[in-house]
Amino acid sequence: MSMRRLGILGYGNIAATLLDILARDGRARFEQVAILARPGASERADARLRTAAEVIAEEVTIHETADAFLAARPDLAVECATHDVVRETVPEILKAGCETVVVSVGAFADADTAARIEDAAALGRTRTVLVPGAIGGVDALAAARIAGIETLVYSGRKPPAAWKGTPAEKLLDLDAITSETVFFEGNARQAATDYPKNANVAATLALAGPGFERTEVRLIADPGISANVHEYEVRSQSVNFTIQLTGKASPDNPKTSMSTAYSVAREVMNRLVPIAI
Ligand SMILES: NC(=O)C1=CN([C@@H]2O[C@H](COP(=O)(O)OP(=O)(O)OC[C@H]3O[C@@H](n4cnc5c(N)ncnc54)[C@H](O)[C@@H]3O)[C@@H](O)[C@H]2O)C=CC1
Ligand SMILES: O=C([O-])CC(=O)C(=O)O
Repeated sequence: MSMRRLGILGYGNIAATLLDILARDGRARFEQVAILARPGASERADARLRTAAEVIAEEVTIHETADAFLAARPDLAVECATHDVVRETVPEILKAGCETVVVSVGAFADADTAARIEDAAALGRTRTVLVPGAIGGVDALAAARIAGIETLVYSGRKPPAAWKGTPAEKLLDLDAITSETVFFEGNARQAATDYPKNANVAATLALAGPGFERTEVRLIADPGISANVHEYEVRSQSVNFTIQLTGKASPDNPKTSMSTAYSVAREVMNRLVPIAI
């Protein structure tokens, strides 16, 4: 598949890591990498990403509006930004016919956003691809869904620092806990809505599995770990399985597992190679 122009929405941890991974891998070469920054933040985005992007692209452009970004005619857009960007901007990108990879999957917990994305992709005759991100086993789960899923129970366990700046701060004293503490038990819709930077995985499991209401979620702050541990158990008509992933935290964002950017890189690389896996 020819992919000459790559578009990236966002310029934080995942975007920067993605560019570094693609540069180190060496197989990806683009005519252009177009980056969409928050309005007023193109200088920040430039400083953060240009050097890395220049390694893999002949030209790097930074934009502050979806229209300007689309004028660069990206063959593929990769959202590495926020739930708001999925809600506000991704539909515009899809309507313009540009396939879009989404990492902020928790945005789909809002039914209106999910419907807008679906309509926009249909209008643009394209599709959106939701990456597994920090979780694995999504292939087995999505196949089991076709057979019929009975139960899915997920737990997301992170060090206390990863829960800073979330509603967990009001529920427990993150600096003082000395043992693992479950501070959220509920369904994936509530988890993804309340913890937009920490429960995208819950949304991914819900979408691949039994849906937002039937995906049971536990969120845990654990002072005894330094990694992000994701575990889930599935019972279905075709297969039962349990999976546990211990994701190393990104050096510059403890909320995000490093594996997330690699999952996005896999999705991009699979469009550049003759055998996708
Ligand atoms: N699916 C998964 O497994 C995972 C998903 N995520 C999600 O991925 C997303 C990115 O994560 P990180 O890179 O670690 O976060 P980050 O906070 O380091 O970066 C987010 C970037 O988006 C930018 N941004 C905000 N509004 C924007 C706008 N209107 N237009 C363009 N850019 C905008 C921010 O300024 C920032 O540079 C987050 O939504 C996070 O919740 C994170 C970890 C796992
Ligand atoms: O990166 C992780 O470990 C998972 C994460 O934040 C999320 O599910 O939003």
